[in-house]
Amino acid sequence: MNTRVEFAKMNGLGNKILVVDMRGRKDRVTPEAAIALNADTETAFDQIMAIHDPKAEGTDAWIDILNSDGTKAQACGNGTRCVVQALAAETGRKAFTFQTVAGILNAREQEDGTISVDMGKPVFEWNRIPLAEEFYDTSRIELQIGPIDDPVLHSPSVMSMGNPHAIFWVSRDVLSFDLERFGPLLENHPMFPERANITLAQVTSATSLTTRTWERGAGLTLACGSAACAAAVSAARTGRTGRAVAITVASASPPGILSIEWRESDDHVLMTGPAEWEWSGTVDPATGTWAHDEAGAGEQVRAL
Ligand SMILES: N[C@H](CCC[C@H](N)C(=O)O)C(=O)O
Repeated sequence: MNTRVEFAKMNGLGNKILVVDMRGRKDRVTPEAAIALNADTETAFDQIMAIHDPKAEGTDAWIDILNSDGTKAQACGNGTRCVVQALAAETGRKAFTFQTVAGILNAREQEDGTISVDMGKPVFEWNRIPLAEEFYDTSRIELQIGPIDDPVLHSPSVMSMGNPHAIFWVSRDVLSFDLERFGPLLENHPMFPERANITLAQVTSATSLTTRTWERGAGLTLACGSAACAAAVSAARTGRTGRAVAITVASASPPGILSIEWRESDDHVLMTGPAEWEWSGTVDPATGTWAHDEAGAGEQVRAL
């Protein structure tokens, strides 16, 4: 077996993604390789999306998702759009069906080049998010940070989009909070036995929100797709907005927009937004040793 595989450095609204082509192989990208790639400024990433041969009939690929700390994630919205763009560039096809540990994902490249991903159904049951304590209503749970009589953040909406999310509603600019300080405390709070992605969300109209996320296993990122889905669903669920919203991802530069619809007919969450190829290379999935492709520079979108 070749020691090196192709990979592409991509991003979804600034969420740093490495798409690694593991098709035709039995091995996996190791946590050690992930940690080594993240330690190098050129390949530092938020998630690795490893494309493997399909396991189930009717699917195009199995996707393994790794965070930059080497842990596994069950969902990654921005990364899924990057995978679609890479495979669409390779095959000329527009629609794909993927399988992850969290289930089946259908995704499609649109005429305008944006990519829509059906992120599946949200999960609200406390023990499936999971939470450490029983809450009948997870749209607003008791959890706060900061002084007890004047908490900085409190009463999040919690849910799973395949991965655990806590959405803290704020009434001023999401960038004005010290998320770098509160993020790690909340990610690792005993309420979340599998840790959680922590998002600040400000409602800006009945059809729009602004978000900023501290990601489980990756820290502050410029954008997080599954968190945008969780914020949209939580906003609709608590009567703050309707079921279709434009999410401004505040940390992206310039701030980017994800369109989210929580479809009434089947309860599925649809996320639409851009993906961008930056450059391609080869990597050893066991060690993370990598090199740039020589011919890669200057091309617009490249297959793996
Ligand atoms: N950036 C990803 C989310 C990664 C979630 C991951 N940090 C976890 O659940 O551990 C996204 O666009 O959905």
